Amino acid sequence: MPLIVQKYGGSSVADAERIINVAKRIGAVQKSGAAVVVVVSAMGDTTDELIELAHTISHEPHAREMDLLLSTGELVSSTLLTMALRELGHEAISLSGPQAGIRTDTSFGRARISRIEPARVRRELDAGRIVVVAGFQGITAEDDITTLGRGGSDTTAVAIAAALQADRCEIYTDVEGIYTADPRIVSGARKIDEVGYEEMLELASLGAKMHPRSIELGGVYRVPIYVASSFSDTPGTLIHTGNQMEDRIKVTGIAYNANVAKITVQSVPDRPGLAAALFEPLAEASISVDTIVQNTGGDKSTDISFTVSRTDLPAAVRLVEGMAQQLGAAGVVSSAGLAAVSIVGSGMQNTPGYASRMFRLLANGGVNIDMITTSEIRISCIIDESQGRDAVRLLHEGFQLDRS
Ligand SMILES: Nc1ncnc2c1ncn2[C@@H]1O[C@H](COP(=O)(O)OP(=O)(O)O)[C@@H](O)[C@H]1O
Ligand SMILES: N[C@@H](CC(=O)OP(=O)(O)O)C(=O)O
Repeated sequence: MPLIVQKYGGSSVADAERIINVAKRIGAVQKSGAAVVVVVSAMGDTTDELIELAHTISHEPHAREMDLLLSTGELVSSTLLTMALRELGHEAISLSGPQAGIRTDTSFGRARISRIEPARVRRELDAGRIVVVAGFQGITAEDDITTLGRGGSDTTAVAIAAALQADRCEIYTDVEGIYTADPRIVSGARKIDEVGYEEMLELASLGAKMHPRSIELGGVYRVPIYVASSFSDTPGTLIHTGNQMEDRIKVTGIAYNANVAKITVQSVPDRPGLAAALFEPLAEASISVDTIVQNTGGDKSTDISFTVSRTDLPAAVRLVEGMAQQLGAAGVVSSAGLAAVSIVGSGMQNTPGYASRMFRLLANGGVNIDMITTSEIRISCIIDESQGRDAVRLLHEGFQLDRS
């Protein structure tokens, strides 16, 4: 019997009507002869609302309490969906992340799954039940509830699919798959039929709305991931290791992330160990640093600029200010209103000209580039957020992604 793991995002279970719609879809899959595990996110904007509520009570909510609070969102949706399934006559049971055996490390707010003990899920499947698992959450060795970071239910789903050796993992959302750019920004964005893990990991890491760790796990455990709409039956996007790059000679997609902040440590005396001293405290605080630019002037001092997510900015500035003083820097400045716009495509590998074309397109659009980073299959520019959406549109048009 095939085993399918399905994940429904917050938009797909935003209200009772949608929950019932999702229950009908799941029931149909089981009727077709498959065993089904469902992973569900919190209803609509529940997680945002809980975060907001916590901040009205506490200036800096305690990390452990915050995770326990946020985990309630997925408990609400998973239990309601299970009730809807039962109402339709299906045998179904909901399990919290811990009940489903999802063990994590202790990084509250961005925990990583360390292992999955799927015995309970297997037992319920063997009993013929549909198993509904609360996404986005797990439990540490000390029995504390953790959450996996925003969008983390994708990772719950792929990790469970890997642990159960499921035939595939289906991610249902409010768009019909992965597009050449966010369809909310670019009206002419096209759906991509299939994409490799590597390209998708870049797209996701740079803002294309899937939890990057889910793609990483999918690649490592070779779980085919199918992204489609929960509102229609239109074919979606398959993320896998196929031979889909065969005749792709261009950019696959444009990614956009408006949650970018920049920190510059000014005029630090240049000596070995400087970057290590600066970035180690950030790593210890689990703050991930993206674009890094170091530029040494003639006077043996250097400026180091780097980006972090806007949400991490206050904590990062605090850590960096302490360290900058010790290192003898002239000062630390930061700005929050930035965005990253990236072109991604394995077709760019070993093909010169993409970077210059991207810079020309941005220049023609009057967009100033603050920082640039590249990998083999992507080029990212940090720009002012006020020009971000226009930049996405002009790159999408300039690289002719609206044409197949
Ligand atoms: N390249 C892309 N392809 C498809 N959707 C994208 C892309 N980039 C950004 N998105 C956005 O991601 C949204 C889906 O993510 P999200 O709102 O988190 O859904 P869910 O509630 O299902 O988890 C879409 O509505 C779309 O606007
Ligand atoms: N509810 C969590 C986890 C999640 O994955 O949500 P969604 O699938 O709706 O992006 C969040 O909002 O981050």
